Amino acid sequence: MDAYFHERNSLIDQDLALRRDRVKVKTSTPSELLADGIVRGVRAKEAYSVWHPGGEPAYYGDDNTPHIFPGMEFLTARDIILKTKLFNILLKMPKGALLHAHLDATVNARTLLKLALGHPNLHVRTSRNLSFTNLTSTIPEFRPFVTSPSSSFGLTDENYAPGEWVSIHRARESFHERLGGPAGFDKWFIDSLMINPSEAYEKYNTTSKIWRKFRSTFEVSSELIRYAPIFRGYLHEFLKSSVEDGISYIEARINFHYKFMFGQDGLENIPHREWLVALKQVVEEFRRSLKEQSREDEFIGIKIIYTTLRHAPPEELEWYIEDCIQLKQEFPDLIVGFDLVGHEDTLKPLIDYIDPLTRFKERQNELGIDIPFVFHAGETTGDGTKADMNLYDAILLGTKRIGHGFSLYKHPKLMSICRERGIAIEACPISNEILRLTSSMPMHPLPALLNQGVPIALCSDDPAVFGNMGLTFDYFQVLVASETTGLLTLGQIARDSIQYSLLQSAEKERALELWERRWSKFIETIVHGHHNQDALRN
Ligand SMILES: O=c1[nH]cnc2c1ncn2[C@@H]1O[C@H](CO)[C@@H](O)[C@H]1O
Repeated sequence: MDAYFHERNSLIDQDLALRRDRVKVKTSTPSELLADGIVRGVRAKEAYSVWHPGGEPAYYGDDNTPHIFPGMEFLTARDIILKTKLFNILLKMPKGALLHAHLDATVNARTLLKLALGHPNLHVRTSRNLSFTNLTSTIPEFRPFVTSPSSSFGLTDENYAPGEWVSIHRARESFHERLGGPAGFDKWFIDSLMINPSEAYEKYNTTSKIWRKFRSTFEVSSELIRYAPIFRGYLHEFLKSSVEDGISYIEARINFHYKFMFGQDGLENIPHREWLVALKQVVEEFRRSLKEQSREDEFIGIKIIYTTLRHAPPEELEWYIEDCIQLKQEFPDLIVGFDLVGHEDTLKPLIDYIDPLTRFKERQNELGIDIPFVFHAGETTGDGTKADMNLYDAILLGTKRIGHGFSLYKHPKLMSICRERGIAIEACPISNEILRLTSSMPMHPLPALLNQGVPIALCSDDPAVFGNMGLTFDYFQVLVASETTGLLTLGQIARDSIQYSLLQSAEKERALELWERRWSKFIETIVHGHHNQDALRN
């Protein structure tokens, strides 16, 4: 038997040898190994006490809740997750960098509502008068006006003429009691910005169906955020909530598809450069407030990946490329990448843009600037489809990282290229599940990538839409869905998020150093917390 076990261990070792957390495990401190063991213990216990279908329903009293298991559908599991010990441990983990998030979906919808209500110039309209039957299928449109063109009727009034603007306060206060009054307005507002479980898992339970609802959330949010006074407050909230979750550095994708933002005067005339000026100011204020609390080491900064939509005709892309170059020249430290976004299964593949993208590289060489590609690719269940083939083009075009790379695990050669060239995957597990690429975490291909040694950064993608604010939820879902993955794996993923960021080397070194310090402290709290509990029990 000894010989058998020897052979077994050796086979396991060989199979898992490529994993990036393996290397680290060999140099782990005793505290790290202990903390990893403690966390595995908590996971095993809660797999039974919280999730086991035959176990005592510790946190849910409803036997009809579908599919109770660790890594189950996030939107149904969210309330259960919040109460677990495991989640509360992870809340305190230093997360490193958030490398994949679309700015217009990063602030909690209720907070955005508060921001919106703070600006009485904001007006709202709908394409029909709201009623009980059409409420969920009608989305609000927003626009600021200095002189109110206000309709004399509210949105739910039978005399409301569709398309007329109503000030946001009036719309809220006059919201018909039958539709819930002002609280009903708030709910309608928030519902228009989020995907709920019945939408994801029943009404729109396929990728193409849920993308319809997903797209409509951006129609609403982009109008609110494209109002300069809201934009500032919004950015502040994004930074604040990220740092609270233990994220110390962000590379956000800003969608520059719209050429102008609305100003305080209600005119749509604020160009992209002023968006970045505002961003810089908000960041400075935020840094100052952290410094006052002696917390400046918790925040390295935020940089921007320039994005536009992948439906523009290739000629139109030229405008955005020139715009991106100009912004890079004016804000060299802020603009760190370029990407094309939108539903890959239905919009244009990268190959359609091969001309402008190649010229973009040439222009950068001529000008002596560097704006790396950080492409979305392979966010699909397809194999050999246009969206899947984006992986080949992203790599050939020299992408620094891959956004999603959901279908990458089907391509052995591409995986080894990613491993060897250090092309990290920005994995967005909760996003993938809600957008129906996978029905649950145990079916997500992430373990295949980890086992192949592909560098991974976990990302939240569109947390305001999915409700996975911060990174704790994504870390949680990954941790409960694989026995191989442990706390040390999560640590390696967090470390890699900084390693594969687009920070310059000195900045990166400092970020890594600060992270390691916080990580050691985090490990000590787990170990001590555990000792204390033992002491209490004895
Ligand atoms: O997961 C995603 N894949 C591709 N595009 C996305 C994803 N999430 C958001 N967007 C796109 O980004 C824009 C907002 O900045 C939206 O147009 C949305 O479609």
